[in-house]
Amino acid sequence: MKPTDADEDLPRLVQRKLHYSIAGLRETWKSEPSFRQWTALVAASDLAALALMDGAALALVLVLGFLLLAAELGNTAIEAVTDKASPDHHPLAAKAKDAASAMVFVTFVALATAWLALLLA
Ligand SMILES: Nc1ncnc2c1ncn2[C@@H]1O[C@H](COP(=O)(O)OP(=O)(O)OP(=O)(O)O)[C@@H](O)[C@H]1O
Repeated sequence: MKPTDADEDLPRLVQRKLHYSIAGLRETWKSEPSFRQWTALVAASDLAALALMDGAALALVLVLGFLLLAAELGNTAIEAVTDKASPDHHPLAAKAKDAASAMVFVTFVALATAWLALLLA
């Protein structure tokens, strides 16, 4: 029988969850060009922020970069489930995928807004 979270001690539970998360990162990196592109953009943003900023401004840019990548991972998950549930064209599938795409866009706008505000300040 598959162990439940409650059956496991904390270090083992963390290790198992970490294993799934790393598998998700590796698979998304391999299969999704857009994840690789966003990662390159976030890496450039992080390097520029490390060179130009410190303190709260630096933290804001780094955190928004992580959020952008998290949104792209969520977008990938929603696309995969949608393709499995609705291989044929359907308005609800379009709604799910368009909203997931908008989630990534909104986090990108947040990062761009932070950069703009910090550069103009
Ligand atoms: N099964 C479907 N039913 C209806 N519309 C769909 C369906 N699959 C995709 N679409 C439409 O096509 C758009 C692009 O979907 P697709 O799965 O090609 O994403 P993508 O362009 O590969 O995204 P990403 O670059 O983030 O991986 C969706 O946002 C949606 O509007």
